[in-house]
Amino acid sequence: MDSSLVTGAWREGDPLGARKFADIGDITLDSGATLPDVRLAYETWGRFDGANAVLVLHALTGDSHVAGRARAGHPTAGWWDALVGPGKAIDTDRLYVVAANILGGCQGSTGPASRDPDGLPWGGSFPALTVRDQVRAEVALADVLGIDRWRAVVGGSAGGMRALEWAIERPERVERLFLLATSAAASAEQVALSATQIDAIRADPAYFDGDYYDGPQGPLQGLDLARRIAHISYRSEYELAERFGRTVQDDGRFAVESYLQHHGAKLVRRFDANSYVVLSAAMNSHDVGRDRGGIAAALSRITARTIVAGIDSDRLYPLHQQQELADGIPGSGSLEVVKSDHGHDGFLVESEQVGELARQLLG
Ligand SMILES: CC(=O)SCCNC(=O)CCNC(=O)[C@H](O)C(C)(C)COP(=O)(O)OP(=O)(O)OC[C@H]1O[C@@H](n2cnc3c(N)ncnc32)[C@H](O)[C@@H]1OP(=O)(O)O
Ligand SMILES: N[C@@H](CCO)C(=O)O
Repeated sequence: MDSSLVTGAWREGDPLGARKFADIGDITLDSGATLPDVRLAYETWGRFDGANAVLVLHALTGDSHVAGRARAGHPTAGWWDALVGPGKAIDTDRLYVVAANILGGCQGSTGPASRDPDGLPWGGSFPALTVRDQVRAEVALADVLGIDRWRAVVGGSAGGMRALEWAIERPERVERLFLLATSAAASAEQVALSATQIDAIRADPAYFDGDYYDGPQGPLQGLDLARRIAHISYRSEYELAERFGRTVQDDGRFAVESYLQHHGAKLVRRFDANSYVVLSAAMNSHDVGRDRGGIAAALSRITARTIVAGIDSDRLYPLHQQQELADGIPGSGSLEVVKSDHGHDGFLVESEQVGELARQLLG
């Protein structure tokens, strides 16, 4: 790796939106295990003035490329391009935006495909992670970057889980909080869906208990299937009916079937199945109330000015979950409802409504 990419704090002349890496040392996990020599990949936009840093936390299969063009090694534009950039709702002319690839991920941060202390890929022996472990790594990154306090921490879905953990565990470091389409604890249905997706990967004969990196291919069919199951839950019943109905394509597939296959195939090209397993299991561990006297006690620790938003057609993270957050967080206003036909993915698609809420929080 180009050592100039291994950085600490932002420096004059840093390329904007270029991926950098921070070596944050060992992380002690909730399980008691130690994950050695952890590295997080991250990107930044804007200039740090000591008090203008905003942490944007991606969801399950996102990464640090929140904003910016497609580039070598990253075939898509930023996943929140509509919201993050000069003059946009999260205005990089004013704010210093930081986004890291999640611990356990596969876009540059330490994860199952990284080398273990013996120099071999971790594979199936990569330790189980919790959302709190992932935030512990992000706290270490903030320390490396010299960011004592975030102007705001922002996250949707699994990103919202980490944003919550930040605000509960480090309230003094989070001035404002934006929670989107997330929950205080993974519900039975969320656990059920993720557990089934994990099993789809494990059932693939090419999985080899996670030790597939030296084989011809990994559990691509399992990952594809997992993504298709997930994607159904990311969109609304109404949308699928309106867009696809019972239409059958010329190739004999239902249009909706073809659509899901398209999304499955796309993920397989950019994501590692072991990371999918580790990150899905981490989401299933999510419960802000664990060892804190329950959800209400945990939420009462948050001091940040908070906006909680949900999507009216989200069947995966239904509105009552965000209502619980808005009711329980002392500095939250009433629940904001984003109107969308797109279900859970509304937090990625409805940039105008989500952007307006971000402006309210950051303005
Ligand atoms: C914070 C984070 O989580 S970052 C991760 C975000 N990215 C992802 O999750 C990647 C998966 N993608 C998605 O979830 C969604 O595409 C979003 C949220 C990014 C965008 O949603 P939308 O703009 O509504 O896209 P939509 O769901 O309509 O999908 C469009 C794709 O389906 C394809 N498609 C539509 N109908 C069909 C069909 N019948 N057969 C095959 N493909 C189809 C389109 O060609 C298009 O392909 P492309 O994305 O390769 O250009
Ligand atoms: N499309 C999002 C949904 C999960 O919240 C992702 O893949 O991360």
